[in-house]
Amino acid sequence: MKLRFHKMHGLGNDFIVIDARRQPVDLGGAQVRALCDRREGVGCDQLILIEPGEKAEVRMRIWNPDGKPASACGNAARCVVSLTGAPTIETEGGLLTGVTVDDMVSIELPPPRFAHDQIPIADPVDTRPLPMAWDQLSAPDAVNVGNPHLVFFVDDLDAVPLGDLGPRIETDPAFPDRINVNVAEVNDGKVRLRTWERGAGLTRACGTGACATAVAAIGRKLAISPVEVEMDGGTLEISWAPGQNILMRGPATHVFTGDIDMDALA
Ligand SMILES: N[C@@H](CCC[C@H](N)C(=O)O)C(=O)O
Repeated sequence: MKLRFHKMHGLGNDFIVIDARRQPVDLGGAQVRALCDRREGVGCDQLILIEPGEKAEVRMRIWNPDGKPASACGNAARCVVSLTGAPTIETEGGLLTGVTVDDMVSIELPPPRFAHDQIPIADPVDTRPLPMAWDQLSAPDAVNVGNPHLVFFVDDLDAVPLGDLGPRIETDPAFPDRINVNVAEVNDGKVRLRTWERGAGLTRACGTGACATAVAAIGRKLAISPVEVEMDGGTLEISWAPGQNILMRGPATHVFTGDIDMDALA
């Protein structure tokens, strides 16, 4: 069977996007892993399935390359708005609204949540900051922006071995759903960010990571909204005030459309 897909990315965070609005597509974890494989499949940081929505124009389902579902993806949300023109998107992490102006897409996400059981964290602890440490990384803010994030603020971002610490923190038993790990350096209100994504590893950019980090930086009075968050793949602008929705603005790029022979996948 041939399956049509779009290869898209937001700041180098890349996606296989399958438009299943007209014809249902049923994918299991093994097929997701095979499609996401960069050598034997198409390769991507996340696989996105667009379906007809019940509460919104479209519904977006997200899988990480480990085959497990995720509840939010900021960079992919911009791609879905750009591809479909849909003004509203239903996700497991909440309803999103989107608008495209010139070549930039803005997405409004629901307000962040901070309670330990909303992250979730196994024990009833403070979350801003969370009193935990892993080697040189300590006292992060825990924020749920539709998916769970930790945000560590450090003096020297390049000195952090995120490839080693990321998987340890992601799978710490304190986080029953595992967690995305962000490390940020702030200079003169500008944020530089690297993210270890749950189920995906190091990526060039993470939209929800940028939102969680801007929220944490504004909360700690390290930055003022709108915050520019620079990642290896480029910069997002994030606006937020306490109690309000989060606004993320950035590009979405369509690279090519292809057909994959599902029977040829490992
Ligand atoms: N790349 C994304 C986040 C994707 C999901 C994440 N790995 C999770 O498991 O929550 C983004 O741009 O937000």
